[in-house]
Formats: sequence, C-alpha cells, structure tokens
Amino acid sequence: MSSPENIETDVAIPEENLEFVSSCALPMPWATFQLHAFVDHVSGKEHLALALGDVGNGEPVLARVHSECLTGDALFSQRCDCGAQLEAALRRIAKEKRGVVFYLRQEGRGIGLLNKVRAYHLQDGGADTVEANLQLGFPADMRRYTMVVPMADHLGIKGLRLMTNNPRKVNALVENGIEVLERVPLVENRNPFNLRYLRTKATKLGHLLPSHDND
Ligand SMILES: Nc1nc2c(ncn2[C@@H]2O[C@H](COP(=O)(O)OP(=O)(O)OP(=O)(O)O)[C@@H](O)[C@H]2O)c(=O)[nH]1
Ligand SMILES: [Zn+2]
Repeated sequence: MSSPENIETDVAIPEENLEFVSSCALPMPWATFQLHAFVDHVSGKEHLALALGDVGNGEPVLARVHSECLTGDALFSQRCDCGAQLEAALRRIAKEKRGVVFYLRQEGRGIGLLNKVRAYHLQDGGADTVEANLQLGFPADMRRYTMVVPMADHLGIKGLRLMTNNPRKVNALVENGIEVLERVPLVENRNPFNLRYLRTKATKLGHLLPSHDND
C-alpha cells in the first residue's frame, strides 16, 4: 500500500464559530433520534448531530462522523459507499440504543457539490478520485473536524467508539482533543460501480478496507 499523498490542505480556512440552534425528535425507520442543529457563523454551514439514548453519561459513545454526500446519502448513488455507511451506522446505534451521528456539511471531501460533479466527470474520463481533485486544483481531502468538538461538548459526550475505515479521521479528531477509544470498521456496499473508488481510498488515502489493502 502506498502512503497517503496530497491529503493536507494548504488552503487557509478560518476557524468556525459554532452555535447550537435547536433540537427536535426525528423518527427514523430504526429508532427515534434526537436531531440537534448547529450553525457555523463563519462558513454559514449548518451541521447536525443525531443522538440516541443518554450520550452524556460519561461512557464512550458509538459514533459516526459522516461528511455529507448528497449523491450517496440522498440519491442512492452507487459510485461510493456513503449512503450504505450512514444507514449501517444508524442501524448499529439503534441496536445499541445509544450513539451519535455527526452529519457534517462538507460535501465532496470539502470541495462542494458542484466541484464533486466536476470531479465525477473527470473520473468518467479515467481519473481516479484523488487525481480528479488535483486536476481541479484542490487537495485530495479538504475536510476538517474541528466543529465536532463544540458539538460533542454540547451533548456532553466524553469519548467515541468511532465507526470509520479512515485512520486520518481518527487522527484529526484526536488532534482536536476528542478522545477516540476504539475504531469500529464500517465496510459497506462494495459493488461494481465503486470498486475502483474503494481501491483508491485504500491505496492513496490510507483507508483500512481489507479487500483492497493489498491491491
Ligand atoms: N471530491 C470527491 N469527494 C467524494 C468523492 N466520492 C465521495 N466523496 C465525498 O467523500 C466524503 C466521504 O469521504 P470518504 O473518503 O468516502 O470516507 P471517509 O469519511 O473519509 O471515511 P469513512 O469514515 O471510512 O467513511 C463525502 O463528503 C463525499 O461527498 C469523489 O469522488 N470526489
Ligand atoms: Zn459518497
């Protein structure tokens, strides 16, 4: 496996100023979660936390830090694994009757929806997911996770059992002061349309995807 490349952003992004706005019950097919809405006054982005059970009791919380993927989460796209990961995370939390999904509005690894479509267009022409970002003048991954800190604080969450295959996400959260006690693999929806995408994540972005690690 080659080492992750071009994964840091050199684009200066101002710190966010996150404010809790309101919360409500959100009945879902698996359980009724409590939806907590936040706004970042710097970027204007609206971030969400979906919590179930007593997440503020000091025990580690089963958690997913999920970056928005409109095409995968809402439109059933098979180009990626996002929608299946989101659903699996919600199901697992419902099964434990306790947990949280942080739904972060950083579409397309932070490049936005329109640029992600541009990147998909380049991928249709042969580029992989990393090359497409670079061809568009972006780093491979522009996401940040600093907003999770005030969101977790608001919910009284002390430590996470994080559902992810991305060690860089674990490191980023830890660097921001979030305690990650365990990484829980979340390998979902391997299909003919996303095989190359998953392979690129394993070989270029360092994701721990067992069937692709040694490709
Ligand atoms: N720029 C770009 N973004 C993509 C592409 N495919 C999916 N995304 C975005 O990637 C983000 C999800 O990141 P992934 O790399 O799939 O997974 P991860 O969150 O790092 O790791 P996991 O926790 O294991 O899911 C979402 O914001 C998607 O919109 C793509 O081809 N190009
Ligand atoms: Zn996706």
